Amino acid sequence: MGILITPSILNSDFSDLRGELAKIAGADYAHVDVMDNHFVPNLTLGLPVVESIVRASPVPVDAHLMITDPDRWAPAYAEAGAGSVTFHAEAAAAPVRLAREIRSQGARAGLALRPATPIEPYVDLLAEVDMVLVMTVEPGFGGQPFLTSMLPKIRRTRDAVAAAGLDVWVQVDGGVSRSTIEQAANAGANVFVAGSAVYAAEDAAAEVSTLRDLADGAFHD
Ligand SMILES: O=C(CO)[C@@H](O)[C@H](O)COP(=O)(O)O
Repeated sequence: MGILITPSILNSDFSDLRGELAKIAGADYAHVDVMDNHFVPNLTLGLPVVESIVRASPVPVDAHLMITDPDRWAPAYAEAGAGSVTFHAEAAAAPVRLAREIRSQGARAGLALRPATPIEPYVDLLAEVDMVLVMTVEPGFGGQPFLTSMLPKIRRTRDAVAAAGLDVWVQVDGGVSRSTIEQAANAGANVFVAGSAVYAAEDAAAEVSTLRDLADGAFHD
């Protein structure tokens, strides 16, 4: 299973997105947090800005939609050219139909779980998605501490994917840094969102590479 590093631009300088994206040219995806101030208590950016980010980014865009109506909006992010579009299980009315629509636009489909949402009710959906995002903070803000209480859920998700014989990525998001990434990789995550760890580093490119090496050495399927 490949290790992927997907830095979140949430805590980057939004007045210079092209420059901030250039810093992560060595990453696998640029993780873009779309927040609507309803599903989460924060407001970031929407479709027109993501369209511009897709054009400016040196790597594919991984759009994480923290919005109340993904059934209405998620396919448009795939159509806009995002390489991966993740919607929340708690918000989607028809997750299977939505995942199929995203995939039919040529993007990978991701299913995100808030910390309180278990994976078990969604095991039958695994064949319909390309990635499960296990949130390791309450979604809404960067810079929060990694919830180690999510480690068993990461492991259960990885085991469910393996038991189903699927090639579904397991992503973690929130508080991922040099001091937490190995625990997450050891629990079975292979895709890592890191926001402040990358953008607060003196050398963002070097931090991406350090995180990749740490995860690579600790990954356990
Ligand atoms: O989705 C979110 C927050 O809701 C994340 O993508 C954060 O942007 C990650 O930031 P750090 O915890 O790595 O600082």
